[in-house]
Amino acid sequence: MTTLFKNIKELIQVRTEPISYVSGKAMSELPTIKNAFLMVNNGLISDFGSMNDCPKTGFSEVIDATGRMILPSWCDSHTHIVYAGNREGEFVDRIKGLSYEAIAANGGGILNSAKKLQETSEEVLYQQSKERLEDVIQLGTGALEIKSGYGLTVAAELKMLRVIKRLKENYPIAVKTTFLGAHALPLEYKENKEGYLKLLIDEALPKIAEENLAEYIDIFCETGYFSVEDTELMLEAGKKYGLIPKIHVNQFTAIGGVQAGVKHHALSVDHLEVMRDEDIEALKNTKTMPVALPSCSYFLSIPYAPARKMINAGLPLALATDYNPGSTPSGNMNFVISTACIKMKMTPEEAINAATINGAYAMGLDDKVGSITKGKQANLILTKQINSYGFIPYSFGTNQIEKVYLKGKEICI
Ligand SMILES: N=CN[C@@H](CCC(=O)O)C(=O)O
Ligand SMILES: [Zn+2]
Repeated sequence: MTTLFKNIKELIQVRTEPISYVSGKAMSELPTIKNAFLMVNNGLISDFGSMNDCPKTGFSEVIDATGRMILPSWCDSHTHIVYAGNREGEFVDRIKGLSYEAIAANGGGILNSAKKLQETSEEVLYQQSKERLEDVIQLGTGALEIKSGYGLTVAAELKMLRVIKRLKENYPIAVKTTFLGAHALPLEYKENKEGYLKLLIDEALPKIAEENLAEYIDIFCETGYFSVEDTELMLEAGKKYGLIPKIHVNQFTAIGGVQAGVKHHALSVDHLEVMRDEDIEALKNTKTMPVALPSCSYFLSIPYAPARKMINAGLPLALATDYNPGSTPSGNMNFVISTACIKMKMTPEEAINAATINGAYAMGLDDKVGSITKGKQANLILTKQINSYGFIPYSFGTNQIEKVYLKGKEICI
């Protein structure tokens, strides 16, 4: 099956030569072709160019995109979309003045979600999670990473990971899986952190490897959660089973997590709301992608990651949602790029690069998605009639997507 998209007002994020990611000044370059065609063969991008060179034959279906733009689907490299129930009660508590930290210290927060998840069957968890996945696909996400970390027992962590595996098998979207057993300390281990980490290392990791349930390992490296030492221990343990680090660091405090990530060749370090100069320095000339999560800053009213400082220092930056029940109950990448422009002073070009090719790199999918490149999956956003791509972040809160395609097929859920 070969599909020709013709008369595309502007084809965005065109990379004739494959690239892994863009950094620094290059983030402000977003290559496009105006009045373009795009050919998709068996789910993969097979050709593209100016309408002047548009093939006249060799396709079985034609889609006329007059007045509309096409860009690669969003690549959301940091989500927790598998969770049970919600934390609307805590949302209201925060409106009334309690802090996110105080709620967590009183047994709410991650522990609240873990209790709910432990009491929820695998089937119900799957049904709740699949609705969220379908929602984000309609919002233009074409690849995403999903973490465990709301189980906090071996059985419940495995339940989460099996749900992720089922989502991966049942939907045409690219999914990468991360084991985040060290997300918070369960109550039973309140005085025995070593015991909990030992449980994760000796019991959870071997089972995860046996069932091939994860590609990445994560830990919440933060004051009051897990230390740099704990982080190094978990990353070393994960490495023995072939799990690559992608870690939560510098959300509330900077304690050296970025350096630990770099030392252990983390694919990404995520959050980064609090960045010291030495943390920015540590990321220079490494293969570790910094990932900012602006919707989390928005929802919790905490600082935004200093995007300008990082990009001006020559670093790359990816943007992701952090979709989770506590700090970011939204998986809308369109809102993420708007917020990155409005609050973090990223230009539309930088934000689109951060949400496509750099996001793809941050989950090890840069050879498959994230740009209009021959051989990549045809995961595409067809916009409504808009005058420029900058209109997408500008018109925040308004859906500018007309259709989404995964592996070349229109997705109607
Ligand atoms: N910060 C750690 N973990 C999640 C939120 C956890 C929660 O509140 O449920 C995050 O990335 O923001
Ligand atoms: Zn997170």
